[in-house]
Amino acid sequence: MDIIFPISLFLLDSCLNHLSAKLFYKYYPYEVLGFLWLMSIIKIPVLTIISQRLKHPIWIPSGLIYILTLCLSSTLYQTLRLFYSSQVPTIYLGLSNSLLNHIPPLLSCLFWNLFSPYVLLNKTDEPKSKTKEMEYFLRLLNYSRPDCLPLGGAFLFLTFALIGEVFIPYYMGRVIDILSTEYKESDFLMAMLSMAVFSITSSIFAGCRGGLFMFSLSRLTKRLRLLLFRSVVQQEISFFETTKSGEIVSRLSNDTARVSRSIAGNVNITIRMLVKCLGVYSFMFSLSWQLTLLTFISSPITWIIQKLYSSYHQDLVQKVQESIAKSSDVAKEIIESVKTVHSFAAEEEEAKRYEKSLQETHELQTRRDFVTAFYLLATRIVNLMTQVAMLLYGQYLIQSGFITSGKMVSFILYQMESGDYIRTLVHMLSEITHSAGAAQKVFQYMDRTPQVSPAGSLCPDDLHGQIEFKNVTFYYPSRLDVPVLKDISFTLHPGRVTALVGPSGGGKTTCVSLLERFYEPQEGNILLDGKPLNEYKHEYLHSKVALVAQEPILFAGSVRENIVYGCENITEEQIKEAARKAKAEDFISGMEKSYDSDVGDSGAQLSAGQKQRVALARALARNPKLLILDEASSCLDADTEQQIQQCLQNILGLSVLIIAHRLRTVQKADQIIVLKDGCLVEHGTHDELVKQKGEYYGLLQGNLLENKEVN
Ligand SMILES: Nc1ncnc2c1ncn2[C@@H]1O[C@H](COP(=O)(O)OP(=O)(O)OP(=O)(O)O)[C@@H](O)[C@H]1O
Repeated sequence: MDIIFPISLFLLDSCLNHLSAKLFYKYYPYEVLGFLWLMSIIKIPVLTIISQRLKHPIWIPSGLIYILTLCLSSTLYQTLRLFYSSQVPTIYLGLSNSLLNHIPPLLSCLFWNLFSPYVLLNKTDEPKSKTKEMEYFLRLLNYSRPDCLPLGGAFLFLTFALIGEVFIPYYMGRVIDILSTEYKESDFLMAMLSMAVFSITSSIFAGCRGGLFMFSLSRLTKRLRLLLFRSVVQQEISFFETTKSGEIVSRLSNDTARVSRSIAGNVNITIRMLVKCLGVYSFMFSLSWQLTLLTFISSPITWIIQKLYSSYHQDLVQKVQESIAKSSDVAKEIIESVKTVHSFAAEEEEAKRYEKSLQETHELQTRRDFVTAFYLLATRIVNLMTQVAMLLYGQYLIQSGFITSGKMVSFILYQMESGDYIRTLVHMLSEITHSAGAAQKVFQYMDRTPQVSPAGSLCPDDLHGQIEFKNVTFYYPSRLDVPVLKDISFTLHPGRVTALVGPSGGGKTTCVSLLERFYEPQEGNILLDGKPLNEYKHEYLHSKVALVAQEPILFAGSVRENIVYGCENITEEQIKEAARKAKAEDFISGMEKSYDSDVGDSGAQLSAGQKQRVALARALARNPKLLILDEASSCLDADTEQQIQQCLQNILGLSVLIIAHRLRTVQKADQIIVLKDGCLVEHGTHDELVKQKGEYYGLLQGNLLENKEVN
């Protein structure tokens, strides 16, 4: 516009020149002014519409204030010039001013948009991310409320320490001045004493500050970790199937630490640096304003270098951490499955896999170190150049008597510190931005509501334990297109044994998962004594419905700890009774420390059959109404299995749901349910189903049920 306008006005002006010279000569200045105002007023709406309609790079400013400044400032300037100094406005001067007016705002917008932390964080979503950051920050402050006393104390000590620290270089300069001019012992001793007092007191205060900040930081980290952990363990099972465990662990360990640092650590350092900067610069100004102005030249350069470095470096640090976590995951996986690795002679292959992940980390670390080296070089060069310029000019000031050499030394000390402070400040700004990102991740998990309906409050004293599957249809959340159970209905009667059989993948374990409320059916209902499962209290339901899985998970600890797991008020007699029923008593008593013997990591010191028996004792210890045995006796010999079954049948009112592939396990069941491809295809007793010669009979024939004992 500013190019098209001058050309057209130049032509218009040439045409009008003759006329205006004759007719409006005495009004000429006002005529030109009128043109300029007219042009400005036309430009305002045109630029506003264009800036709203057109897509433009982010660094081109488009706000109304910018447009008003751009259009009116030059004309206003010409108007004032005419009234105060009677200088005649010219169209060309007005237009060239208009063009020049673009430069400062454009440069400043370019600068802020490139280096502002908020824009760097999210260029398209600036206002939103700013409010989010503020929200996270306020929320973190809220979590820090229990630590307000140590934090308040830390800030108090911070102030005292700062006051002491900024005085030290000043007194160093004083000492040099006293030594280089006429020596007065009293002055010298006074200066030395002041320096010593400031040094010692500021060190003590700094120590107290650091200690209190660290104390609050570790308490906040602990609080955040616990809150996050509570929220994570309450999530539904499908959350853990779709989220990598490494990611959850990383949020618990790295992100929480980073987030708490943003409050206690970063805020502490930022305030310290800000106050120090103010203190140091005011001392520098009082010593020599000329030298201070000179050092200001290097400040924006230091700022830009630090800004660029921080954003690159932080990203790389993040990537390095992720890569280290990944290679640890690989190592963990290999070590955990070392038996499989040995049995397939895959040691070399696994070493290569680990090497590949290490190489990735190494490359990232090299890149990170290269960026650091480049940054150090750049800052050293800028520092050196500033110091050379300062010393050259300082020498001139000393020789001209504007400043003493002691003051010059103080000034150099302050200047060296100020560079560090600016770099730390910029680093902290980007660190705070990054911790906002970590906070977002932490709060995302913390605020997540589990995708299963919340548990109810029912906990009746008298429970019969009748379970009813009523037209249940179910899809796994990760595979919503394939139904795993299709319109299933059956009943588990109290005190009776039911067996679920069928080909692999038929949906047996899925039925168990629904009974345990790991998932919820999309259609139909599962009722316990006529009430939907979700109406029962969480703890109550899991004490009445106990599960023993095929590969039960035991925790590192003693046998006793594993049996009482999750049950608080359980007596020694109940523990022993449960172990007796599970036929585990003999082998437990034979162990070195009996019930106090360690089972090893995940029960590694026990055999598969022993693990199954401890798991069965754990389930029986809570006195359940429904016991689910999902291939829970697959590792036991026939005799032990027989004895356990006998024992379970003698427990009054206990319903048992058995999933097994062995005929001897299921054939004595009161009812056998055959599931195939998610459908209930048959049910009845062993004899009835054999007579029917249907699916169950087919399973026996096809050896899908180990039918060594079938006649
Ligand atoms: N977590 C899951 N996410 C998605 N699909 C699953 C999940 N678990 C099981 N499935 C699928 O659901 C179907 C039924 O699996 P389920 O484990 O219930 O069968 P099963 O009858 O117990 O088999 P098996 O006798 O081999 O233990 C299978 O096709 C399986 O692939």
